[in-house]
Amino acid sequence: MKVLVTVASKHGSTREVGATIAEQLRMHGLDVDEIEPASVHSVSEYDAVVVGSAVYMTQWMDSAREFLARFGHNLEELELWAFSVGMAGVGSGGIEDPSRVGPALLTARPRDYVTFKGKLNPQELSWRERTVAKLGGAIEGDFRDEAAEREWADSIAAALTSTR
Ligand SMILES: Cc1cc2nc3c(=O)[nH]c(=O)nc-3n(C[C@H](O)[C@H](O)[C@H](O)COP(=O)(O)O)c2cc1C
Repeated sequence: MKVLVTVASKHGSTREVGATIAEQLRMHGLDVDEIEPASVHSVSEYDAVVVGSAVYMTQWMDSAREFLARFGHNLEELELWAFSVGMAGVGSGGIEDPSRVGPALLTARPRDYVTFKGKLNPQELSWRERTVAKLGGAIEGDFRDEAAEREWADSIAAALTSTR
């Protein structure tokens, strides 16, 4: 069974989340391609797609939204899973779903959609990014939860192998 993991990331933390998910899917015997959203030319060879994006200013990154716009129609016929990586709510102990991702995913209707905690390293950011992140209340640090990411990948593998 062939799976595409396609992830939009600006500073790399979401790409690493995607790589963890891809690795975990491979451990279940799935044949996984990792391709950046802008470089995906066709999804017809895949049985399932996992699409993810870092969240910036409450939105998915352009390349992930464009991916959904380009392949939305095909994705209805595919098994689709989606995840966001963000920091909203992390400071108060939780993690919030970004509010405007919903509409982007409405037409594609993923089988499951989750938000994972991300990473904010001010040294990697421009002055403008640091200012915006601070105004948004984002806190510094790496809050990624590899166990949660792997567990989610396990649920995808279980769903795919049970429909095989
Ligand atoms: C300028 C800026 C804006 C951000 N806006 C949001 C936001 O609206 N919601 C959110 O949950 N996280 C937000 N974040 C946190 C990022 O989603 C988080 O740092 C993520 O791990 C970045 O992923 P990347 O390393 O793949 O680019 C923001 C971060 C920056 C630097």
